[in-house]
Amino acid sequence: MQTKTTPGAMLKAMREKPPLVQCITNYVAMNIAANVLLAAGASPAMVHAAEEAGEFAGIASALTINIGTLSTQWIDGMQAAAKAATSAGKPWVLDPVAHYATAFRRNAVADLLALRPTVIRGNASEIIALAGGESRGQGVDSRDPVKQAEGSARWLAERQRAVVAVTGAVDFVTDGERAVRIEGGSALMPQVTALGCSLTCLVGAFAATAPEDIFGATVAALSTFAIAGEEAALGAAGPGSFSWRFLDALAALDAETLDARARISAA
Ligand SMILES: Nc1ncnc2c1ncn2[C@@H]1O[C@H](COP(=O)(O)OP(=O)(O)OP(=O)(O)O)[C@@H](O)[C@H]1O
Ligand SMILES: Cc1ncsc1CCO
Ligand SMILES: [Mg+2]
Repeated sequence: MQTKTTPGAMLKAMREKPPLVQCITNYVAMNIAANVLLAAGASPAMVHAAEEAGEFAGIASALTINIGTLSTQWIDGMQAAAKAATSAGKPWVLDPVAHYATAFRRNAVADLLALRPTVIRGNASEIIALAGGESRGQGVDSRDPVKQAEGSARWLAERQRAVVAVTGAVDFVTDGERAVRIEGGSALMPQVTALGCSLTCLVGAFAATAPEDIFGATVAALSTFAIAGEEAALGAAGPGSFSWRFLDALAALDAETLDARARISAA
């Protein structure tokens, strides 16, 4: 059996057998998230309608749910897909975009958390608020440092029995027992909309490839973004050129480079 113990090995395995990933994401993110998955080597499908989302979760290898542009009909699709994924034992990832902003979002996220996401990925303000803390988030944008969210992430991981990933200048991942920090990326990343949403979909792709190691898969996805982001920033004049350079850097990133450059440390 092939060993998938490093981010590079997981990236290689994903490209050898591209997983079908059902992404329920927002209108802003749909295009870039699908392109990110294709560049990384996965097969994205943006399927959210209540009439088919549950059925589709039966054929996909992983599911991701992002509440960025929420509506009642979308919630029905999210619920159906999450129930189908959980009952089939397939990994699913929750991205609680700006859940602290309105009662509608708060309630939707509470209901989704009850359906036991395998991974929760958010920015620092979102993770702090999920743990009941005072977050300074402004709409979808984080206004808190990741360091401030580390305790919240550990608490949330234990309570939900999920892997929790907090992204920002230095990312943090924990399953409640283990924890790591991942350095890299670029300050241009939060200047391009929906890169975090795209990363959530990529976490789903890695989780589909290595369902036996969800913590490792999450770290691999974040490390992939960190190194592709660093590479893309080298020649970027601003967020516009960064955006297309990022897709090129993702597609060009190979397993050896990823493993040689990833900066992952125990936290
Ligand atoms: N200041 C920074 N320096 C380096 N990398 C960063 C920085 N801020 C964010 N990133 C990286 O950007 C990616 C997206 O994370 P971010 O925290 O911006 O998500 P988000 O707030 O959910 O984004 P969005 O809601 O726009 O999709 C991650 O790979 C993260 O590591
Ligand atoms: C800008 C924006 N608004 C709702 S979702 C989204 C994408 C970044 O989260
Ligand atoms: Mg976000």
